[in-house]
Amino acid sequence: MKLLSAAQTRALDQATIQNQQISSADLMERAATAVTNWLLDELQPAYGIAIYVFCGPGNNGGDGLAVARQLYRAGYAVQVWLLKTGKHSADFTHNRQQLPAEIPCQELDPDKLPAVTADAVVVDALFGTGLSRPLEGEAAVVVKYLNESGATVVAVDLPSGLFADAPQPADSAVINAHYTLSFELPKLAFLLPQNAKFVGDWRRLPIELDQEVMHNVAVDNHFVTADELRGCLPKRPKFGHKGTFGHALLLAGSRGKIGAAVLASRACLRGGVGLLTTRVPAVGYNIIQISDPEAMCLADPNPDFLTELPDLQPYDAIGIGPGLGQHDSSREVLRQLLETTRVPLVIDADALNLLGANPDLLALLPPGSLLTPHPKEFERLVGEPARDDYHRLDQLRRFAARTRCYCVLKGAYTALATPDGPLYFNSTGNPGMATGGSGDVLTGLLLALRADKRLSPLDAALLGLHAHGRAGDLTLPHTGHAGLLASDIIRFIGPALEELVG
Ligand SMILES: NC(=O)C1=CN([C@@H]2O[C@H](COP(=O)(O)OP(=O)(O)OC[C@H]3O[C@@H](n4cnc5c(N)ncnc54)[C@H](O)[C@@H]3O)[C@@H](O)[C@H]2O)[C@@H](O)CC1
Ligand SMILES: Nc1ncnc2c1ncn2[C@@H]1O[C@H](COP(=O)(O)OP(=O)(O)O)[C@@H](O)[C@H]1O
Ligand SMILES: [K+]
Repeated sequence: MKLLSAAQTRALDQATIQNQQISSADLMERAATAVTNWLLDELQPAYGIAIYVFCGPGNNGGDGLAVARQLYRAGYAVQVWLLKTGKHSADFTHNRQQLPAEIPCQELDPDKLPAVTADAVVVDALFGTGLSRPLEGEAAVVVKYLNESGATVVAVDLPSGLFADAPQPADSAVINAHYTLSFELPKLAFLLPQNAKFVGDWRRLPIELDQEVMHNVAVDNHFVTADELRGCLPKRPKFGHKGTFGHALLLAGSRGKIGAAVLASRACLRGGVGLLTTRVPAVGYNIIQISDPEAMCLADPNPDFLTELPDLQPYDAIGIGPGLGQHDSSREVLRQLLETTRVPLVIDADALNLLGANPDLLALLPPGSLLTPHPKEFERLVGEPARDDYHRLDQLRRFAARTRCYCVLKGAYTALATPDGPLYFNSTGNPGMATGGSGDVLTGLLLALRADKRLSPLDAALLGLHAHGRAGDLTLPHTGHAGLLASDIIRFIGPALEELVG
């Protein structure tokens, strides 16, 4: 699913109006109907509850006016409040004229705002994608007032004051919505941690925008849905054998962190790899043999950390990093690996920290490698803290372009940057996965998919990120959020992958 800029959204609206031979007021009515239906079907406010619709001067306000009319017709006690300032759009004026006279409709006076109580529902239709600068004056006063009211706030299209795809000053006024109802597609702003308190729970309301134009528009950002990935994992052929699915090598673990190697190994096995060899320091040999009997184990001569690279000849993909530690000799193992490997790499955790601390190693990174940092590891990798989430995405995009690698930025809506530009945001996963070891599980799963020669690097990464989050979601009925362990995610990798098989 594409994430459109505000300008592309406007163009898509225009194309829809033209191609479907409807008026802009018809499209607005469609949008308003989608909002009203959501309110009635999902929010289900009790009859008699006060519903306040706050409208700005543009088409977002026009949506609000149409929603107010529809809610009134459905029997709700609605009142409409209008911003005093701003030039009214044509569709605002149209819907202002259509507003039944029985609905109280007044201009807002910042010195005498309506008494919005905590049990009320507020429909925020002040500003949407037409926002051209941060809110100030009257609009900012109203937004701050609504944020303090305690009412349930439902934002139409976008929380007012929030830019759809660009940062705003830290102290600017933005609606804190409980729900944001976005037309047709989500917006990039919804996927960034810094906007969580503005956006609340977001929903996508389809309004039948022109599919062909949407299909052809080129974008920088994608939101990857299950529908798009279903069928992308090739079925295992009837006469497939373990050689068909690749032999992976995992370099992981140090004293006290052999668990990371255990988790990554098991996730790799559950990810469908044909064969797995796990290389750990000698202290880990028995542990791996007992906990992951399906893996072959190669012990390093050093008891505590990795010091030697094994012969790489047998392997189709190599993973390095979980629990590795940052000893000088492990750094040299990483260096040798980067210098000699000819197969795809998955690089995580301490291997990333070593890359960050040693720019000479970074220069050796083979194109096509897959890196899986969380935000702190990413900061070490690029050597510069990000100003905000948008800047971090810029850094991510530039890093992938410069190194010709695939780089993940982990978190809710994990982003994947590709060498050729676009970012892909993952749609699965939950906060229960914010627990030690879930990153190790991701590394193992990605390693399995990179060892499968039938998959492109992009598909392997997208499928792995999706299945990892989906496996985490599948654990929830059994574990809840707090009780979710990384090993629970591993249990559900199989079912999560099965959903994606063609
Ligand atoms: N036909 C369409 O184009 C559709 C548009 N829709 C709605 O239209 C919205 C976009 O409408 P508009 O483009 O009219 O934009 P908005 O309604 O978001 O706001 C534009 C108006 O606000 C003013 N403005 C912008 N920033 C301001 C600021 N900081 N302080 C004060 N005034 C400010 C502008 O000068 C303009 O008058 C969408 O978010 C969506 O809600 C929906 O009805 C779906 C169909
Ligand atoms: N709030 C969240 N929502 C969805 N996924 C999450 C959330 N928090 C963490 N995750 C996922 O869990 C994993 C955590 O990885 P990482 O931070 O490396 O953990 P560790 O180093 O403990 O293994 C990542 O894949 C991340 O995307
Ligand atoms: K809004």
